[in-house]
This record gives sequence, C-alpha cells and structure tokens, in this order.
Amino acid sequence: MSVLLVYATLSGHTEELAELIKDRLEEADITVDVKEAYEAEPHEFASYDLVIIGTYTFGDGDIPDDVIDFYEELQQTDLTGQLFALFGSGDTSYEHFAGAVDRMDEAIREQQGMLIATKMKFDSDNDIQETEEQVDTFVAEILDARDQWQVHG
Ligand SMILES: Cc1cc2nc3c(=O)[nH]c(=O)nc-3n(C[C@H](O)[C@H](O)[C@H](O)COP(=O)(O)O)c2cc1C
Repeated sequence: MSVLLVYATLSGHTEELAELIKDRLEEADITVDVKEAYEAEPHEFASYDLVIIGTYTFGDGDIPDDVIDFYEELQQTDLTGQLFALFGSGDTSYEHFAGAVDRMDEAIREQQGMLIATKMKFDSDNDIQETEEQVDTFVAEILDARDQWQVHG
C-alpha cells in the first residue's frame, strides 16, 4: 500500500502536520512519498492507493498562490476511483477557516474523486497536544478505511 502526501506551507504549520501524519502512517508500515504542491502532478495520483493533500489558506479562504497550478491541473484530471484524504492549517479568526481545504474538497468531488476520511482543519493557535490528538484521529480514520484502499489499490 502506498500513499502520496502532497502539501503546501508558508510558515511551516502544514509541513509540521505533514511530517506527523507521515510518521504515524509509517509506524503502521505504510510507504509514504511526500511532495510539495509545486512539484506534484495530479497525473501521478493513479500510481498510489491513497493521496493525502494538505494546504494552508490564504487571501479570503482561498487556495494559496503556490498551490494554484496544482489545483487547476487537478480540476482538469479525471479522478474516478481515486481515494483522497484532506487536511489543512488555518486560523479560526478568519471568516473562512481553512477555506482552501473546502475548495480542494469541492474540486476532488467534481472530478469524481472520493474522500475516505473526514477532512481535518487545524487551527494554527492549537498547542502541540491538541494538534497531535487531531492527527491521531485523522490517521486512525485513514487506517480504518484500509479495506477500501485494498479494493482500489
Ligand atoms: C494574508 C493571509 C491571509 C489568510 N487567510 C486565511 C483565511 O482566509 N482562512 C484561514 O483559515 N487562515 C488564513 N490565513 C492563516 C494561515 O492559513 C495560517 O496561518 C496557516 O496556519 C498557515 O499555514 P503554514 O504555516 O503551513 O503556512 C491567512 C494568512 C495570511 C498571512
């Protein structure tokens, strides 16, 4: 079973989350390839059982500039049968908390991709304990859905 984890970060929160998620998955003997969004290509998704995408949010709940090319390409890719999990770092003081995660969710659904876990939004104000608890919940849901990966993998 193999996972592609694509992330984008500006100040490091999403990168930290990506590392925690990767570590937890590797502890469960899952191979994880990590790429930043600017170097990832949606046409590679089909080589993986699961694609995890993590993004921060910029502007007014928007996809950040360094994710735009990846996002637009994803919007033009047939994602039928492809499995995803989504997470992102944001700040609850903004009107659209982690809005880029919702934009990504919409794009994946429009292209017939499927989310296997509840999308996870992390508040950058959270302390490490709260963050680790959320990561554990997110990864547990992904691991619980492993049967679905095997069907598709
Ligand atoms: C100009 C600007 C706009 C932002 N807009 C939003 C927003 O609309 N919603 C949100 O949840 N966070 C927003 N943020 C907060 C970042 O998404 C948040 O700090 C996040 O943790 C950054 O992740 P990173 O450390 O991986 O770069 C904004 C930050 C900046 C600097």
